[in-house]
Amino acid sequence: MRAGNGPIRAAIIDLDGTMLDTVPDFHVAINGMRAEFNMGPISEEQIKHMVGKGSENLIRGVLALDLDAAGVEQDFAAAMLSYQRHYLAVNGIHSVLYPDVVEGLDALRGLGLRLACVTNKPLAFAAPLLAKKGLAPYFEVVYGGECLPRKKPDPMPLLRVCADFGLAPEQVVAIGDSSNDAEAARAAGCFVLTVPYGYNHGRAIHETDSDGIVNTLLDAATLISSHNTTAN
Ligand SMILES: O=C(O)COP(=O)(O)O
Ligand SMILES: [Mg+2]
Repeated sequence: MRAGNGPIRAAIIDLDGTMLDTVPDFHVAINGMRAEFNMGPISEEQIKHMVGKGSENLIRGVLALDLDAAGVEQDFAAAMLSYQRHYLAVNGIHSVLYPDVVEGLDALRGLGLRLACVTNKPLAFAAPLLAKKGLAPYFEVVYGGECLPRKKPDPMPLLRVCADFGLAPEQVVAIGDSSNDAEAARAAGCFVLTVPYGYNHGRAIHETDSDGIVNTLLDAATLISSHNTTAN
């Protein structure tokens, strides 16, 4: 990790593809919605490449597999309502924690870091999901995709967390699975670490500019710990 002006005091952690593999929930909800619109089921692999830029983008992409641009706009509002109903019914049932997420959050907290979750997922999905998986108590603040006027890759939600915590961006690290997280962090002036196991729009994470690739959140904590030792 590159040298900073001092120790890292907070971590902003992404949700889908970083803490939880949520594609199995998306899969059930999206195919439930598609069935209502007389569209055939699609695969988890197809969905994986469309997750990351929020629900609206996801549903537009899913409809565009079968419809032209005008058709997408015509069905969008009803499809969104159907999808939301299906997603809320399934939220957290099929999704699973990635390895060493809880251990990593414990380790980050053990380093004295303040923790925030910033996701492009709507808060109405993210909050019950974090609670169901036992992750909610780790986070002082959670921002969903609709909580602020602009979402990742815009730096706005990350800068809001920095302001909430009274920290400068160079005292904060963002940890995520996609170029959205990395671009938002770079634009905010935060450090960024990426995990290689999530959903990066079908691209290798190595193509994304970051301060390091970590195999787990526990590895992220180890790296931050050594950074802070040399920065003190
Ligand atoms: O729901 C999405 O589009 C992705 O959400 P994320 O920001 O937690 O990866
Ligand atoms: Mg993600």
